[in-house]
Amino acid sequence: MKAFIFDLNGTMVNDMPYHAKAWTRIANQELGGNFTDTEIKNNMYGKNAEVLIRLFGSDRFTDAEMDKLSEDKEEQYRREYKDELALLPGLTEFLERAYQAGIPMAIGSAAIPSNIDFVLDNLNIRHYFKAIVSAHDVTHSKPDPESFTKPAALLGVKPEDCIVFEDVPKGAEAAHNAGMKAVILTTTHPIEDFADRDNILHFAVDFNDDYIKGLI
Ligand SMILES: O=P(O)(O)OC[C@H]1O[C@@H](O)[C@H](O)[C@@H](O)[C@@H]1O
Repeated sequence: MKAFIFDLNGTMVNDMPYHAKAWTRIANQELGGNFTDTEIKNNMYGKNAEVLIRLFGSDRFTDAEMDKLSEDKEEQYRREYKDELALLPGLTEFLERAYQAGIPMAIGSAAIPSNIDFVLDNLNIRHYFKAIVSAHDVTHSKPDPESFTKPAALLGVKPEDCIVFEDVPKGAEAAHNAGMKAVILTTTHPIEDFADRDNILHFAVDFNDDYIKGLI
């Protein structure tokens, strides 16, 4: 049996520039950091608390402060991205075909539940997914494998029978750590950024790609 596990941000929707903008405001303007665009981009994976600790160290914030910063960041992201919210080209058709073919599908994302709801409910695609694993459902986020092993377990599918769709190197690493192959959408990172990964089946700009279509 074959199953598909989708990362959300940057993979199903091309929204990483909006996350980067919101993180830059929080990290540089609000918290006094001096991070470059590249530093923000390369640290923008995993749970929001993990991002804050990578950028500022583990002693700076309480959990409550990190929760507040995270909510502020996500409110800005949702406000600024809302009018642009759309699935990647070809994904609507791909989801429908996979669903009709009986391929079980899940989401394994580092986003908080309100951001996942924002995408799934505004685009009316929740019914395609039998399992949704958010930041709140895992102890450690990507590159830890739990964001992918947990949805696989919920689908009742073995890791080697799952294909992960991802857009960032740490997500591809999480798939590797879960024992899964990955297809990379190059919305956010160029192919060179994945040079040290050997679990990548294919790189594609969107879901109109012939290799991706052939997975069903
Ligand atoms: O795991 P996903 O769906 O790509 O989500 C990752 C992103 O989710 C966002 O909510 C975080 O603020 C980002 O820092 C993170 O990179």
